[in-house]
Amino acid sequence: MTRTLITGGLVITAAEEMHADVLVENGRVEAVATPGSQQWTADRVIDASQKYVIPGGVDAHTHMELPFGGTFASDTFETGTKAAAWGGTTTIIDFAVQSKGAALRSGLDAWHAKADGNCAIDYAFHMIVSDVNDSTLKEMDGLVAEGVTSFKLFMAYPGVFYSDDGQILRAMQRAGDNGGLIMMHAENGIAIDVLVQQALARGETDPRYHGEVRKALLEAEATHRAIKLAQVAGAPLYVVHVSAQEALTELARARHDGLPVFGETCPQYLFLSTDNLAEPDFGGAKYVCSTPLRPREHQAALWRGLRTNDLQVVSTDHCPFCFSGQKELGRGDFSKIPNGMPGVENRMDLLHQAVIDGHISRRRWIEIACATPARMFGLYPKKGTIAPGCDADIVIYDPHAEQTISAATHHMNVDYSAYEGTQVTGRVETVLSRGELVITDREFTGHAGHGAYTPRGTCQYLH
Ligand SMILES: NC(=O)NCCC(=O)O
Ligand SMILES: [Zn+2]
Ligand SMILES: [Zn+2]
Repeated sequence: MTRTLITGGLVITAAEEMHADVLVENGRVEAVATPGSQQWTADRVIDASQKYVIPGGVDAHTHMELPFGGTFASDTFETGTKAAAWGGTTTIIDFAVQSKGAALRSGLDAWHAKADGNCAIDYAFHMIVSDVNDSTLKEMDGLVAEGVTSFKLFMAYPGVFYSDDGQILRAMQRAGDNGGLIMMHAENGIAIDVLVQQALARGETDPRYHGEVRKALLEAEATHRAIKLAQVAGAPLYVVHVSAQEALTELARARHDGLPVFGETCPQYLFLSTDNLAEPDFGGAKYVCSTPLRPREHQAALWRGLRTNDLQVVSTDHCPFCFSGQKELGRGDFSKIPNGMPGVENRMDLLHQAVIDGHISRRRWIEIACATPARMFGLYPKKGTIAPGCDADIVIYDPHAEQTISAATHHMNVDYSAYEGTQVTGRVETVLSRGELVITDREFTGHAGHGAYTPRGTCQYLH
């Protein structure tokens, strides 16, 4: 296999920054050394001077081809993983879905079939459990043993993915025993559905009402309840897509009390707000996701949470639906707008912009986008860092390039950008996935099928 030498860049990991040369062989990092200190020969030399050399991003929350609201998320594993690579992400963890009444196994098999042979970068799976019962609880043990070590439960979406408190407690008890990690969509869906019906009855049908009925207090209440249920079960908890300051307060309190509780937020909650949901001519539908966008005041709390480590991970919750024909299903009734937003291509750049804006440090950027998601979901140090022995998933990042985010230039299979017109400094230049060039000087040089399924260990923050 090709031996690659990356010279002269600033290597940034969660732990340190150093000017170094990186030698890649057989898909792995062979060595990292002071520039010019070694007489290495290589088949290929990449000059990274004036550039950053960073670990490929690990996006721990994507939904390629997710069935939702009578349609499917518009990125396939092929289009979505190519777009991820363009944006400097080299591993995704997608959610396999259990259909109600079916076994976890058949959901997982279906997701393997969608992804197998189609991915441009490596991928793994979490499992959405929509039917907690004796047999699915037993199946969870087998999944943990084979590398699907995390399970998403929903306190929202009654009748679809929803689990009641008893089911949640039982799944948490099981995860506490088998080493799995429960990921919680924390919103009080029963109360929200009442508010949805009341809003529609008042004729409040526009997208902005999606944000009004999905109240911050109902995210906080569910977060609090999930924490208490996890505490009773003696299990760790990871709360996904935290958007409300009040929910973050619940997480911070639990962590202060020493509980193994973790939180993720997403770029949309850091950069967008209810102002977007209120865009005219049904434009707000582009920003309908759950948990919903919040008033701008919440952003400062989320940034603070990322700095203080009350939030540990930024994932995208990439779940794109085209405006035309998909988001439009909810014209006249916001509750029929498919929930989800595109973003897998934008995360690394938006978080680099946050470095420039002073919200986070460079190392924290790599920590929340690469190292911690890898550790949280049992992929470290194979993924998430640059060190001898780890997979050579490496991004050469130009921190000075200027770009304007736009649907006209992005690679996600969706007809709008949630960040249309946003100017950011910094851009992915070259991407290696296990030593193979996937993006070369801003040309796609990878192929669908290169990406390998990657079984995971258990959460590395617990032992
Ligand atoms: N987040 C969202 O709106 N759609 C994807 C499903 C989920 O993560 O709840
Ligand atoms: Zn969710
Ligand atoms: Zn999601």
